[in-house]
Amino acid sequence: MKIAVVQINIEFGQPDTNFTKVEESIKEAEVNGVDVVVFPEMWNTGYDLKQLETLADKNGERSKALFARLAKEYQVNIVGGSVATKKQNKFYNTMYIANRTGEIISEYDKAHLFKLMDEHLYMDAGQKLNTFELDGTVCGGVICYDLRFPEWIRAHVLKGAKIMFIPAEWPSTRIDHWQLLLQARAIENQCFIVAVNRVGSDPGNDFNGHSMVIAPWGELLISGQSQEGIYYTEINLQEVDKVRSTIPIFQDRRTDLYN
Ligand SMILES: O=C(O)CCC(=O)C(=O)O
Repeated sequence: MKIAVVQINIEFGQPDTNFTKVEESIKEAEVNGVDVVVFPEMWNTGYDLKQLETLADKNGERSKALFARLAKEYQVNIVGGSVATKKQNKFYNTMYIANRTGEIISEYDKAHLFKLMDEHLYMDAGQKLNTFELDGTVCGGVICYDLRFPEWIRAHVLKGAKIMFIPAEWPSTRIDHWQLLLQARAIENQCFIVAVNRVGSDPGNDFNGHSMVIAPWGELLISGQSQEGIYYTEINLQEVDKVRSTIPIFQDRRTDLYN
């Protein structure tokens, strides 16, 4: 499975500019024969939370239409990072997944809201897991701060996820946490992690990318890039079963002691 990690700068509060950039990225990834294109968190608006009333995507219609059209046209799977949405008078940080036929197969609202950036004052939290199938492989998707909750990632893996997608706007001041937590999540869950962070800055934070693709044994397939760009790698899904049979943690879990 060939993966394109789209590590872009996001223009604060400028959805039109960001929509154009995302469309161009999908076209470029398709030219390179990619199976799955992955975007960062809140790419339509950035963390412009005070302007959500005017900027948030109403019912995600614009984002869903873009993903559906491009996925079908280029026959590529899209893990749409996340976008700010407004649904029934509430705001959410929402991930959409489109498969190659242009069908929106999953919709996930970020479950853990990040108080340090006031997210909980403006947005509502999601209430459900996010698993879906891409080309026959069960995958899961969570967003940014969700990464700090190992039990949340584990819940997706216990539902069969072999790849976890994690889009983010993770500030450079804590990029060491990002790298360590991602690598730990890959090793402890014996799954692939595909994590996409933005670059650039907004009024409150600087972001230095360091998007990562990590194999189930912990090897870094993409890491350390701080420039804007699309980064490519290929993953071999058989590695998941190989690692799980070498060290059978899912057989050895003490479910009589914990869940
Ligand atoms: O947990 C962190 O340090 C960063 C989280 C974050 O920036 C977010 O959830 O948007």
